[in-house]
Order: sequence, then structure tokens, then C-alpha cells
Amino acid sequence: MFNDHTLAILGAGSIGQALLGGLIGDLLPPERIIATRRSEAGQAALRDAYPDIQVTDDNAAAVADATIVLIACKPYQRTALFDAIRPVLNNDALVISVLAGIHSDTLARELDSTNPIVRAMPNTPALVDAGATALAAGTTATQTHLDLATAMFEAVGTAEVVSEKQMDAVTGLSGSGPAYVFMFIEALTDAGVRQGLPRDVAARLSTQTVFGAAKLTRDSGEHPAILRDGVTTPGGTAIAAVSELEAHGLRTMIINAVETATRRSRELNESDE
Ligand SMILES: NC(=O)C1=CN([C@@H]2O[C@H](COP(=O)(O)OP(=O)(O)OC[C@H]3O[C@@H](n4cnc5c(N)ncnc54)[C@H](OP(=O)(O)O)[C@@H]3O)[C@@H](O)[C@H]2O)C=CC1
Ligand SMILES: O=C(O)[C@@H]1CCC=N1
Repeated sequence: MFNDHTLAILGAGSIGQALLGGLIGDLLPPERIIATRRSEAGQAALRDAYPDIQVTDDNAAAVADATIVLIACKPYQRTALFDAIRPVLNNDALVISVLAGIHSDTLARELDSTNPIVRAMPNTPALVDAGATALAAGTTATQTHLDLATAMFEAVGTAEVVSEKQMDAVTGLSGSGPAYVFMFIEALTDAGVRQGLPRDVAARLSTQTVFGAAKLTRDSGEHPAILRDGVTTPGGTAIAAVSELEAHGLRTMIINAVETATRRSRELNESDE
């Protein structure tokens, strides 16, 4: 599938490198990958971690021979990057954007191109090959382009195809979701410390509890409410805590948080902030 392809990763920070780590060697040989960063320090770190790929700060040179161009800078950093690549982007190169909120028609207009565009919304667990990515094809992308982009993100976790309209919700849920789960793990750890557990013990127990509960949900295919019922002995400890969480509106809090993040994703297409 990737036999004839050359990949340019423009803005290889956290997300760009997560993908790089999964692709290198398995799907693409390192000599057909080129990655860009602005800073000297960033480029040096890339060269250290991936000595066999090409690293540069020259985005125009990076896209000159690329058949797949992954745009992985922050949304507000894209103007300078687009100015650099606009004159030299190959017309038929597949452009994959992970920029939160930015629509494919906005990207096409800003790049002044009819290139096939696929949007992807990964998340940081891609760094450990446990990412959750949703992908949406822009109007000029074919099924082949979507399949190619999907295969890239499947190298670092799971991938779902959605409509472009659903991308803001995905950004609020799984794109931003690790932040909420990290907060939960931190809070659970503090709760253990509050009850007298040593912090390192509490941290290991809370992390493994979240990991185990996620794995059980995924592997069993059971509804989470059924699994929760399995933990709650009548008159026992877990139901006492569940009642406390319900009283404080855990469910509503999460629904509202995802709604706020989804709205913020929508706003990003309209602003440069
Ligand atoms: N972090 C997350 O959880 C997620 C992020 N995203 C999206 O992924 C994108 C990247 O986020 P993330 O990886 O966290 O951000 P990072 O800041 O880690 O990475 C962005 C990189 O872009 C580089 N960069 C900026 N401008 C240029 C330029 N003109 N030329 C070359 N390199 C450039 C920066 O390099 P330098 O540091 O050298 O200046 C930086 O390393 C964003 O658009 C975000 O919306 C999507 C899903 C999840
Ligand atoms: O906060 C952000 O903009 C990025 C996009 C998804 C997760 N983090």
C-alpha cells in the first residue's frame, strides 16, 4: 500500500512523532520519511530519535518529492507553513491534517489547491500505539486516499471513519479526552493519599485501575453500566461512592466538558487563536 510513497511530516512535535514512531520501518522505510521542525533543538531531538530519516526546517524542500504530506503544527502556526509549501506542493499529493477544528475547505482555500485532503483527529496515547483516531475525507479525497490515511493511523492504534461534520465532536471526546482521564487518574491518586496510602502505591493502583477498567470494557464488549453493577455489592463500598459521584453530577460534568471542547473546536475554524 505504501510502496511508492514518500511522507513529509510538517511540524513533527508530539503528534507528528507519535505517528512517525508507528510508521517507521513497518509501513515506510526511514529514507522515504522527511520531518520538519522550526527550532534547532527540535531538529536535533528528531535526529537523535530517528537517525535514518531526513530532518529539516525547510518545509518547501520537504514537500518537493512528497506524495503524502502530514500537517502536524498547531492550528495557529499554519500560516507561515502554508506560505512556504503553497508554491511547491505536488497537485496530487495526499494532504493529511491533524489540525483541530480546521475544515478541509478552509485548508484547500488557504493552500490554494485542489489536493485530496483527509482530516484526522488522533490522541496522545498514539505515542504508545494505543491511540484512537477518527478520520474524515474532504470533498476531493477518494476512498483510496481515506484508506491510505486510515492505515497510517492504524499503525498507532484504532481508527474510525466519520463525516467531517462529526470531527468537532471527536475532538471534544477522544482528541481532548486523554486530558480528562489524566485528571481522573491524578484525582484518584490524591484520594488514595488522602486515605493514607503512599503516593507511589496510590499512583500505580489508580493508573492500573483505569487501564484495567478500559481493557475490561473493550475486551468484554459489555455495557459499562453492567460492568459497574458487577462492582457494586448491595449495601457495599462501591455503591456508596457511586451515589456520591451521582450526587455531584459526574455524568453532567463530563457531558458539559465535551460540549465545551466541541464548541471550542468549532471556533478554531473561525479564528487564528
Ligand atoms: N496534542 C494533542 O493531544 C492533539 C493534537 N492534535 C493536533 O495536532 C497538532 C499538533 O499538536 P502537538 O503535536 O500537540 O503540538 P506540538 O507543539 O508538540 O507540535 C507542533 C510542532 O510544529 C512545529 N512547527 C510549528 N511551525 C512550524 C513550521 N513553520 N515549520 C516546521 N515546524 C513547525 C513545532 O516545532 P518547534 O517546536 O521546533 O517550533 C512543533 O514541534 C495540532 O494542530 C493539534 O490541534 C490533534 C489531536 C490531539
Ligand atoms: O487542545 C487541543 O487543541 C488539542 C486538540 C485535541 C487535543 N488537544
